[in-house]
Amino acid sequence: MHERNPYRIPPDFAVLCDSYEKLKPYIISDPASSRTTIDFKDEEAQRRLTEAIMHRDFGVTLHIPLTRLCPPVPNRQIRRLNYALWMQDIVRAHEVALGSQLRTRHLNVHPPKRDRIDRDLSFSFVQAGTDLELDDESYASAQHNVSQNNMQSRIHIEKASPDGLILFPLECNHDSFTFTMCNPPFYGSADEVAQSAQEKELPPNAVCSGAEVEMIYPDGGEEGFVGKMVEESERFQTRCKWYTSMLGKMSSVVTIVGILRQRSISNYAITEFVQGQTRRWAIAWSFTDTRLPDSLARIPSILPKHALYSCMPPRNTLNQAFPGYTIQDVHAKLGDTLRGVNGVSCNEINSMGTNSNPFLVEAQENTWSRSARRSRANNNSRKPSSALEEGMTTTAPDPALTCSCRVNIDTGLSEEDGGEPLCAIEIQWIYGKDRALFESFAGHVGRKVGSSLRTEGKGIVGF
Ligand SMILES: C[S@@+](CC[C@H](N)C(=O)[O-])C[C@H]1O[C@@H](n2cnc3c(N)ncnc32)[C@H](O)[C@@H]1O
Repeated sequence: MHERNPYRIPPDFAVLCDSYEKLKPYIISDPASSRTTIDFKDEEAQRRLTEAIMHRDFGVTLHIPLTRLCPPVPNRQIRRLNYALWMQDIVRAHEVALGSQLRTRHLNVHPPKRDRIDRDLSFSFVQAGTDLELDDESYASAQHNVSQNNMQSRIHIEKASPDGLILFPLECNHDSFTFTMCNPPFYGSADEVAQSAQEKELPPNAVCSGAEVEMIYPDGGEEGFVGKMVEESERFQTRCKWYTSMLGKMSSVVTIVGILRQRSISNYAITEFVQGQTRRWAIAWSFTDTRLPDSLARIPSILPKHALYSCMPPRNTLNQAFPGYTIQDVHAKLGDTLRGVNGVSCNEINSMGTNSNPFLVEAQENTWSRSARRSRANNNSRKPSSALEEGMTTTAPDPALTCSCRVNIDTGLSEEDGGEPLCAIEIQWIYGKDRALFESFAGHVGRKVGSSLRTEGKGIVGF
């Protein structure tokens, strides 16, 4: 569960009643745990519980129609919150460590304009959202909930059409979106819904009151729905920074990654939400050159024999360990190495409380490889370019590569190395189109730092 999810400890229903009277009649005692609970098969009780949580913890007054989906609290509610927290991490990626240095550049996290999210969950990262709805009853209910909470200036509900684009607000709107979130209809047919219920995908004590339109997308279930989003996103490109969806089946993750790869969309992220026995996944993809850390883009615990291992996106976080050296030793050599790379800008960022200050590095081109150095030497012996001769001013383009480099104690590498804490350089790709440029830079830095330290005769592991 996400570390910021407040429902890591399940809410006490008896206490919840104090702030939401309407829940009181549904409270029963659970002889097994001697705690209070509700009858999860009672659809009214489920709705009161969801309303109570939304009221107490999010300050929202909700009405959930009996005929429409009510996420059984706390399980699905927790998962949705995990999804929203992952989304928040993606939007804020790199901000925490590198802060204002990055905001002035291409990663500027200007206030998002019209993001889709059911509710901002008291997070300041969503300023306004657009929610899409196909079904008349759900649409009316969503409108009602928005207006009774006086949120019309922040949340827009738009009516979708079954024959239209899923991402149609991107077509009609000139604003750019920071992200989309989606909980797609999971199933392809009523038979699939029945089969899934039989296989006890739904816990025996929970009811699922979803209408057909909520559960079924006849054109391929969730794979079809999210596959269509991928296809549509290709048309809108960077109009939205991150396209995302939740997925209910592991096989759908494999299918959607296949569709992304087929379309050469290599900038994507996968996460997993585990809640009790149930696993769900979410996928995000982008046409921007912003690169996410592996901690957000890859499922961390996944082993090579896992079915999803080959679906993971390529690594954007590279580590190289320097056993036996102190953080101070390696940090000093790293700083010297980075400052010594011709044509690369390097700023040490003061970030209190971390292992060592990160360096923010920007490069316009490859100046470090042997061939780049050879070609620079040849050019230096030629005449200056005519633009420079004539004194023309040029504006600096965005760097081709932005990354951060820092020294950490790497516990992951240390386990492989027999349990001793290892001092490691972590090179984090932040921005750029060219993976080969990033990998070549990381390799160069690792080799240089290694050769500076090698005189001390200790080993190096990684990259
Ligand atoms: C699983 S429900 C999720 C409902 C709600 N967003 C949630 O997370 O509880 C799937 C939703 O997708 C909507 N939907 C189905 N087809 C759609 C389409 N083509 N465009 C937009 N929404 C659609 C359904 O009406 C339903 O509300």
